[in-house]
Amino acid sequence: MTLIEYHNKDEMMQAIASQIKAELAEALSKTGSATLAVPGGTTPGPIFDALSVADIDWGNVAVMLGDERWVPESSERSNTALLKARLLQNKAAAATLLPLYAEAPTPEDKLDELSAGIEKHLPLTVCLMGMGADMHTASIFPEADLLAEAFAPDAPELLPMRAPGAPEPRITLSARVLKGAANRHIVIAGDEKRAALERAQTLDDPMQAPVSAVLPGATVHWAP
Ligand SMILES: O=C1O[C@H](COP(=O)(O)O)[C@@H](O)[C@H](O)[C@H]1O
Repeated sequence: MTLIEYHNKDEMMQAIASQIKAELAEALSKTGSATLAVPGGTTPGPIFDALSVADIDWGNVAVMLGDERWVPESSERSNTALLKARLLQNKAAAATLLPLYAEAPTPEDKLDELSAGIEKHLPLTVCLMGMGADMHTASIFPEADLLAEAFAPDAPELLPMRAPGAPEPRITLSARVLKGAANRHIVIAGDEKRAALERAQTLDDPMQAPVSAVLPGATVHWAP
C-alpha cells in the first residue's frame, strides 16, 4: 500500500481526480474503453465535481458504484442519486451508467439483472473506494451476513449484504472485483479514519477489518 498525505481536502480531491483522469485516459488510448467504479457516502463529492469537467472520452467510459444502499433514488441515502448529481454531469454526462439499484423490495430480487449489466465491463480500469470508521469498504462491513462470501476467491461480482452497521440492505462488489481493478485508490479524511486505517493494518484480518483486504497494491489518499 502507498499512503499519500495531503495538506487539506481540496488539494487531495483535485489530486485524486487528476490521477483518475490520467488512468482513464491511458486505458482509453490503449483499448478504446474504460470502466470506473466509485464510492458513495459523504466523502467523494468534490472528486466527482472535478471529474465531471475532465476532458476525456467519456462516451467510452462506463461508470458504476462500488456499492449501493438499497433505497430509491429519492432517498438522501442513495449513492446513485449522488453519482448522477455530481459525477454524471457536464462532460461526464456522456458516460454510461452501470446501475447497482433497480426498483424492487430487496437486492436479491435484482441481483442477476444488475450482475449481467456489469459483467462485460470488468475488470475495472479504476476503482476508487471509501472507508468507514468501522473499517468497511464498499458495503463489505464487519459482522456482515455474507462477509466470508465477499472474500471468497471465486466470489460472484455482486453480493447482497446486510450488517449491524448498515441501516439498510446493501449491494456490493466482491473483494475479488475490487482487487481486480488495474488502478485502486482509497480516499479517507480526518483523524478518526486515519486511526481506523492504522487499526486495519495492525489487525490485517478482513473479517475484522474488511478494508485490509484491498490495501495491498492500493494507493490510500488521506487529508486532515
Ligand atoms: O455507506 C457507505 O460508506 C462508505 C464510507 O462513506 P463516508 O460517508 O464515510 O465517506 C462509502 O465508501 C460507501 O460507498 C457507502 O455506501
